Amino acid sequence: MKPLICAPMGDPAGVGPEILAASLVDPVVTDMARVLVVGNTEIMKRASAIMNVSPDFNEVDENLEGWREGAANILNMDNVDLAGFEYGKVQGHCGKAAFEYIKKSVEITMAGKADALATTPINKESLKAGGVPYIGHTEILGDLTGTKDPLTMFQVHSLRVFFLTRHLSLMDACRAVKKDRVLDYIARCSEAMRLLGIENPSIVVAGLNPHCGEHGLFGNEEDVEIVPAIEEAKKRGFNVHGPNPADSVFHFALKGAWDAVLSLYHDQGHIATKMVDFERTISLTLGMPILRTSVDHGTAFDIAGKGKASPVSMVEAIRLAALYAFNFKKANG
Ligand SMILES: NC(=O)C1=CN([C@@H]2O[C@H](COP(=O)(O)OP(=O)(O)OC[C@H]3O[C@@H](n4cnc5c(N)ncnc54)[C@H](O)[C@@H]3O)[C@@H](O)[C@H]2O)C=CC1
Ligand SMILES: NCC(=O)COP(=O)(O)O
Repeated sequence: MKPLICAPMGDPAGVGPEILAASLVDPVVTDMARVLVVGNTEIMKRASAIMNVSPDFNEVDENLEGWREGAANILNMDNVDLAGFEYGKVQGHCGKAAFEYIKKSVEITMAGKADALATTPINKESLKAGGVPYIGHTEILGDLTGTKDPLTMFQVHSLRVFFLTRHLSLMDACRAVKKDRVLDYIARCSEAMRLLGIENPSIVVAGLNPHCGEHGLFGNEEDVEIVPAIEEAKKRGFNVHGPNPADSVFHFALKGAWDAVLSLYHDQGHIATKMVDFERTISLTLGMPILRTSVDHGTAFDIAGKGKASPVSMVEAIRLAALYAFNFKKANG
């Protein structure tokens, strides 16, 4: 049986419904996964017409009663103000609806009715306008699954990248490079990779400063915080390496030198992965009781409703969710 991937529709005013509609009929998706859309049927039908595709929509309830194999099964939530709805605009009702799709999807997946989540983009300003007290998926998922500090891992082709910090200013991200934090992340990232089915995973830590600071010539975080964390992690049996200069470590990781890189701040890892292949850079949220994959592009309001959005990322997000889902569930008990 193919894994069942639950896909919340995302912000109705963004490109989420369009990329999801196109993915539902993509052979990579139909070969590897069964997909449950959690969203709004009317918005999905409009998105399908915009993308010139014809998924065979079939409404189910949250217990998946009414499921039809081979159809585009959807849990319809009647929560979009269709009369006032506009593509490409920040709208509070859309931010709130997007949050409700995620919440319902988490409930379904936590209850074991779906095997993993693959999410479409939400808009941080729309969430705020809708009174949703979260900044993004990771914070929402952490709260709804009772996970204190979920891990973000990007995968693009064979390159995997974790993030020591995410949505922090660069100044705060530098301040967060501390021995205890690095050590904790090495341990949790290694365990997260094991749950994906990677035995004895090797992880390399990227440097913070140019050339890893050259022993204090320009910055001493490597000597004072990162090297001691790596040494301690080695003593505890982790297969950990580095720090390696950030300008070369991603290149060698892509070539297979290690299973993953621990990058130290948002753009260090984002730029490296997106330069390899923007569309196939997939974000995974790990360290939670359920597995989540996601496109890493945003709501693209500039092109929403115009049929210009590429579904490649969404197809890849569903493919990776399906690829890892059973291993993850088995290893997670
Ligand atoms: N997974 C998620 O929910 C994510 C949400 N966001 C949120 O999305 C909103 C907009 O973020 P931006 O920084 O403007 O980034 P964006 O990714 O929405 O747009 C950046 C550029 O990429 C293009 N683009 C994005 N996806 C595309 C696709 N599938 N096909 C073709 N072109 C595409 C856009 O047209 C735009 O020119 C923000 O609120 C941001 O926080 C951003 C990243 C991920
Ligand atoms: N820069 C990535 C981003 O903003 C998406 O974060 P999340 O919604 O996956 O937590």
